[in-house]
Amino acid sequence: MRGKSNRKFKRMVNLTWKMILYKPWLSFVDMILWLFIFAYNIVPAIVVKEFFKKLEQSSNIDKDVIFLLAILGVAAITNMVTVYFGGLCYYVRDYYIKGLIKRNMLEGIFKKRGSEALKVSSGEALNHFKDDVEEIMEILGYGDDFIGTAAFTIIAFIIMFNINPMVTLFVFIPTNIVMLIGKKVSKKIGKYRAESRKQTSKISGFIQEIFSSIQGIKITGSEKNMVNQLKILNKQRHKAMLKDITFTEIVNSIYGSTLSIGTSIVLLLCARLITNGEFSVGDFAFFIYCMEYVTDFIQRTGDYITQIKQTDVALDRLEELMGIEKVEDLVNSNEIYLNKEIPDKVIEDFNEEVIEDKFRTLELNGLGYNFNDSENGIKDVNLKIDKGTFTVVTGRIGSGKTTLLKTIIGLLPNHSGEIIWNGEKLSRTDEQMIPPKVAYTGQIPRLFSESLRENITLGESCTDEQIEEAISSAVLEDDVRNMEDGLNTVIGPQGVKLSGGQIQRVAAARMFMKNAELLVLDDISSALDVETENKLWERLFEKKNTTCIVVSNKKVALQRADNIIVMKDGRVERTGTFKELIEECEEFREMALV
Ligand SMILES: Nc1ncnc2c1ncn2[C@@H]1O[C@H](COP(=O)(O)OP(=O)(O)OP(=O)(O)O)[C@@H](O)[C@H]1O
Repeated sequence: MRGKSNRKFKRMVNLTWKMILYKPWLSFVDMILWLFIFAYNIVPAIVVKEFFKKLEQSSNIDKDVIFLLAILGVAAITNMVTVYFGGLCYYVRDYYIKGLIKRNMLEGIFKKRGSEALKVSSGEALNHFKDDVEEIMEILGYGDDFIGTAAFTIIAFIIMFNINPMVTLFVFIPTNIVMLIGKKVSKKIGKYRAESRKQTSKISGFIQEIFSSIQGIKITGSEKNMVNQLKILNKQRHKAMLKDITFTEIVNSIYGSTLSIGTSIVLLLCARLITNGEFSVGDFAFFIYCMEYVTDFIQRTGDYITQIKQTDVALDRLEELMGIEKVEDLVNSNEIYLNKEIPDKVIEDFNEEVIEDKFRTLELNGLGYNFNDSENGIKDVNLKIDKGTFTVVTGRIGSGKTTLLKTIIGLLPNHSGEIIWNGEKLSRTDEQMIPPKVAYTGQIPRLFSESLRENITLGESCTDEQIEEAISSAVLEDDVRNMEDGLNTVIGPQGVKLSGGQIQRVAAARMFMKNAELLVLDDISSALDVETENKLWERLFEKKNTTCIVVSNKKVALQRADNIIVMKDGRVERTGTFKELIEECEEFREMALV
C-alpha cells in the first residue's frame, strides 16, 4: 500500500517537474508573476492598516492620507496588469503542454500495432484526450495558486504575530485542522471522481457505437432498446456524478465553515482587546483584511489536495489507455508545430525501420499469435512465398486466415517464430511491412466521408492517369462513370452511399495506388459477383512482378492460385495447388466442392 502511494507521489513530482521543464522560461515567469500577484496583496493590507491608524490619530484628511489612497490606486492598477500577464503566461503554457501531451498520446497510439491500438471505443478515447489531459494541466494552475497564497500567508503571519501572537494563532489553528480533514477525506474524492469519469466514458462510448451502427439499429427495430440502455447508463452516471459533486462540495464547505468559526472567535477576541486598548483599529483592519486571504489559502490548499487526487485518477486512466507504466513519459519533450508546418522529414521518420531491397521471397518460420493468452489465433505457421506468385489462404470460419495476414503485415505482433524478407529477419513488421513495399486491404475496409478521389489517393498528389489505372485494376470504372459526380462523389460516413462490393473495390483501388511489390488482401472479393471477381484477378495477373497473398474461399481465386494454404484451427493443414488439394486434402475438398 505504502509502495503504491510512494509510486504515485514520485509520479506526480516527476510529471509536474517535466511539465515545468518543457517551457522553463514561461513556467518561471508564470510562477514569479503569480507569486507576486498573491504576495502583493500584503501592500493594500498594510496601507489599510496605516490608513485607519492615521484616522485614529486625526480625523482630518491630510496629505499622508491622500498618499496612502494613491498607493491603494497604484496597487490596484499593478494588480490588474500583473493578473493580465500572469493569465497570458498561464494559458500560453497550458496550450503548449496540452498540445504536447496529446501529440505524445497520438504518437503512442499510432506506434502500436494496428489491431491492438485502442482497448476502448473511439468515443471513450476522445474523452481521455479531453478530460484527462485537462485534469493533468490543472495541477499546475492549482500549484500556482497554492504557492502564491502560501507566500502571502507566511508574510501575513510574521506581521500578525508581531502585532499579537495569540490572535494570530486563533487565525492559523483552523488552517491546520482543515489540512488534516482534507488529507483524511482526499482518498474518497479520488474514488468518487474515478467512478464518475468511468460512467461518463461509458456513455460517450455507447453514443459512438450507436452512431456507427445506425443502419443495424433501424433494421432490427432496436431504437427503443437503445434509448432504454442510454437511460440506464445515464442513471448510473447521474448517481456517480451526484456522489462526486456532493462529496467535493461537502469537503469544500467543511473548509469554509471551519474558517468561519475561527473568524468569529478572532472577532470576539479583537473586540475585547480594542476595548482594553491593546489593539488598534488599524491592527484590527489589517487582521480582517488578511483573514480573507488566509481563508483563501485554506480553501486553495483544500482544492490543491483534491486536485492532486483527481489528477491521480486521470493519470491512472491514461496509463491504462496507453498501456504504459510511466505516464510521465507523455510529457517527454517534442516539437509540436503549433505555429509552423510539420516538415516532411518528421513524417517520413515516423517509420524508422524501412526495408530497402526489392522483394524476392517472404518466409514464415514457426509463426504464432494468441489472442489474450487464449488458444485462439495461429500456431507454428511455416511458409515460403516467392516473387510473382499468387498465394490463396483458405479455410473455414475462424480457422485463422485473417490472423495470419494481420501477423504477416504487423497489425498483430508475432508471439513466436519469425518473418523473413529476402533472407533477413524483420524486427518491426508494423514499421516494415508498409507501402511502398507492402500494401494491405482488410476484410472490412474503412472509408472516409470524403470524395471517392480523396478516398483513393488519401490526399497524396497524383496524376489522373495513376488514378484511372488504379480504378481499372479494381474494376471500378463502370461504377465511377455511373456516379453523379464521378470521382468527386462524396461517399458519406464510412462509404454509406456505396454497396458492399463497391466499398471493397474502392479500398482495392486505394491499395493499387501504392504500387506495392507485395499485395495482401483479406477476402476482398466476398461481395463481388463472379464476373467482376474474374475481371479483378485477371487484371491483377496482368501486373508483372506483383506478388499476392489473398484470403479467399472462392473457386475463381482458388483455381488461379500458384499455392493454396489450407488453415484449420490456427494451423496450416496442407499446402498445394487446387488439383493436388482436391485429390489429397479432405478438409479442402469439403470446403471447395460445396
Ligand atoms: N480480437 C479477438 N479476440 C479474441 N479472439 C479472436 C479475436 N479475433 C479473432 N479471434 C479468434 O481467433 C480465431 C481465428 O480468427 P480469424 O479471424 O483469424 O479467423 P478467420 O479464419 O479469418 O475467420 P473468418 O473466415 O470469419 O474471417 C477464431 O477462433 C476467432 O474466434
